[in-house]
Amino acid sequence: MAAAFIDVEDVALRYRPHGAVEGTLAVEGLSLSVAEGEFVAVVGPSGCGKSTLMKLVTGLQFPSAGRVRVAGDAVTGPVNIAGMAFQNPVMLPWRTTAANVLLPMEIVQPHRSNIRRNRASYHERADALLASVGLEGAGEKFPWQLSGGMQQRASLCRALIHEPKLLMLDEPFAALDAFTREELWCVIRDLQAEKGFTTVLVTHDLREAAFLADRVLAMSARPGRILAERTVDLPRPRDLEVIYTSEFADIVYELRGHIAHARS
Ligand SMILES: Nc1ncnc2c1ncn2[C@@H]1O[C@H](COP(=O)(O)OP(=O)(O)OP(=O)(O)O)[C@@H](O)[C@H]1O
Repeated sequence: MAAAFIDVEDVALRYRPHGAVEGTLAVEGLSLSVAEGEFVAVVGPSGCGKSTLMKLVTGLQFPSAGRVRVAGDAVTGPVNIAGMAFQNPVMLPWRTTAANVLLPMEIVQPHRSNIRRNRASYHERADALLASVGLEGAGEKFPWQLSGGMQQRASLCRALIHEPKLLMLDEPFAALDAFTREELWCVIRDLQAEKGFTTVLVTHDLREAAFLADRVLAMSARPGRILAERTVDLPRPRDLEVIYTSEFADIVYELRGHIAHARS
């Protein structure tokens, strides 16, 4: 069998703020693997360690026990083959949208060395990506001139501009209204189908998980570990109509049961 693209093996992480003796055991006995190109959603009760899992996989936190490997390598620092988007798009207000999208290029090599010389071609690249998510012509606007949904589209572009092999999404649609959220589901669905990156999505929305993912992992209450997993075998490409089928409702109902069990 091919090696997993993400391999988390028996991981524990205890946060110890300065001076704290005990600290908070966020995850323990956490194991999971994700195949290359797979779309995995992670659901679980509030505070169970979902964001901690994201930080462990992207190298923003390191385990107190166990090991984390991404693309075959032990994670020892920030993983630059990953792109990330969060609930709050956090755009720099003094930069245009295109300049915000290009931020990772100013950090990740070889772009960091090239961007000064080829700024025009990098801007073209940002504009093309923005257009592909329905933001044609928005590159020169400032983030505060965009709606919340448009900012979140731009934030996805920023996560993808360096063509990461891995996209990590931490509740990116949670603050949006229901219609905008569904539009964004379709944006992610299409981007992933086109580019084939491996995706991990943390969400509280079980419909979102079932619509987008190949597999949904349900975490236990803190300290988080994987309690159950559900393969979503609905055929692709998935249309929003699928949400109203009984097959879909059954999957969501089963996931809801796992969360209720984890909370009890
Ligand atoms: N930097 C930190 N220092 C101390 N404790 C932390 C830190 N980050 C998270 N925690 C604690 O670790 C636990 C897990 O947090 P985490 O943010 O991973 O959970 P979550 O499942 O993403 O939560 P939510 O669903 O509410 O977003 C929580 O009890 C949280 O308070």
